[in-house]
Amino acid sequence: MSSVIRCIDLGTRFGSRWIHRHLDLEVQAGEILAIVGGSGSGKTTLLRSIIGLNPIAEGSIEIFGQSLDHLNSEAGRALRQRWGVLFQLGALFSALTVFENIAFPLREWGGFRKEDICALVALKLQMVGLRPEDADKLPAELSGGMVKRVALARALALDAEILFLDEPTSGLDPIAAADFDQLLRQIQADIGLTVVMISHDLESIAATADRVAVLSGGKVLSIGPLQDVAQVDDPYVRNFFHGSRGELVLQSLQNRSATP
Ligand SMILES: Nc1ncnc2c1ncn2[C@@H]1O[C@H](COP(=O)(O)OP(=O)(O)OP(=O)(O)O)[C@@H](O)[C@H]1O
Repeated sequence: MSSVIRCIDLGTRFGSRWIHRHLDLEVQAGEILAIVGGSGSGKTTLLRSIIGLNPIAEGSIEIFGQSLDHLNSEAGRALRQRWGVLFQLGALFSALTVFENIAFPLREWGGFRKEDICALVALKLQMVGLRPEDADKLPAELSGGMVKRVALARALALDAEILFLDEPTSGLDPIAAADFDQLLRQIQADIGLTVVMISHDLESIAATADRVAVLSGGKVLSIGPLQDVAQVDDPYVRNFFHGSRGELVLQSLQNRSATP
């Protein structure tokens, strides 16, 4: 497998306070990587740095072998078009319909004919499991799960190859969260998407992630399959993976892998 994202000896800071130092991370093509870590461990800052929203102080970040820092604005725009982002509070534009929300990046990017935009929006709606008649609804008329689906369709509107998600299941009830996990896994398998997802939801991570990276002390403390990472001797890991809910999730994972 080839890596699509590489953070090499990365350092980030706000003023004199370092958030990451000597951080190395590789994301493989076509995997779903979950990033976990305690509150304030720098998960969102790492994601924002990868997509160029946060300046880096040391080291480098390459996406598809290219560094945003070394690209002119046109090449940077072309590279940015290859990923989509769904932020935790990435609310939809409340005054715009579902159709207009999904069409937004297509219009912003430019060059699409009106009929192409209609066809692409219809395709993305179908991809995220929404009905054609949902296109005319306003965000206020949607359930929480539907809002996430529209946001996902918008993030994938330009045929993103990488999807960045910040706590995608937060605010969803367990059934809507499980539906979203299943949808994510299905889309990832259908189009070979690479997904980098920040999550505090262990059930969601167990249902979707191929690998888990634990951030601690400004670095990647451990990275690998969930069962391996859960064995690391670290206070955050013990608390996150081995609380009563964590043990249940690990147990059901074990049962799943033991079933022929
Ligand atoms: N724009 C900013 N200016 C100054 N400090 C910031 C800024 N953004 C984040 N920080 C600080 O950087 C640290 C890491 O924040 P970050 O949001 O990346 O953590 P996180 O792991 O995503 O946390 P959480 O799980 O609580 O969302 C925190 O101490 C935060 O207060």
